[in-house]
Amino acid sequence: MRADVLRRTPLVVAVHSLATPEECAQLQGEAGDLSSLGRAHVSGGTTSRDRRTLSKNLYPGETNDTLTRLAARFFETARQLTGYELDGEGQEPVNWLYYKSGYEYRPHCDGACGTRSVNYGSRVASSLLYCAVADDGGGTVFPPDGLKIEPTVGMLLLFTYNPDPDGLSRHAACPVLRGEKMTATQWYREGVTAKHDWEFAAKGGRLPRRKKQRSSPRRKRERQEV
Ligand SMILES: O=C(O)CCC(=O)C(=O)O
Ligand SMILES: [Fe+2]
Repeated sequence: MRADVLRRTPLVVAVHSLATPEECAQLQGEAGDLSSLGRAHVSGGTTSRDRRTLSKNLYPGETNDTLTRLAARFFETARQLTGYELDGEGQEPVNWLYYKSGYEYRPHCDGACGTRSVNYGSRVASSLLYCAVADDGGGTVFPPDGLKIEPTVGMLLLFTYNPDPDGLSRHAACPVLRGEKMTATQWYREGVTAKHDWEFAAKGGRLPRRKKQRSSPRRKRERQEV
């Protein structure tokens, strides 16, 4: 697997071929009929004015389906590249996004932008797996510094925002001009577990601190490299 660091702080990294085209097709099949998709909603239940996409939550489970296998891969990759304490349990579902021609996702922040430190249990990073890419348009951009990503099928774009004092993690999906685009978004929260899950954290519940794992030299080195 090849990864390109596109920005060091806050981190933006493109992991090439995280999923195969076959896995992407299977995931699309598991996401179901496009008619089952609704107007995009944000976690509070209100329709986001920032989005013009269709979306659906997908819930990784115990079974060995593609969604569950890919979600485990998202977390393994995110742990290695960020050094955050990320437990795969108790996290938000995967958000499947479908963009037709003309659809876009205007500039927004997934969690906090412009802060030095977020509360334990809040979102600290996001990743997008591109499963279908537009023939024209549909790139992901970070307007504050003009970073632009041209997606390819199976690429995972991972970015962090704890800390992000200058708000550089603000991002947008450019309008799809031709063709269609499909992505699977995963948001990552530090400190959530099966017992104290993301909904508990989102309601302002206090999460118990986990014992700090002692960093092995290898983990330290990985953190410095990205
Ligand atoms: O589809 C994209 O390029 C961006 C999606 C996004 O920003 C999100 O799901 O939060
Ligand atoms: Fe986003």
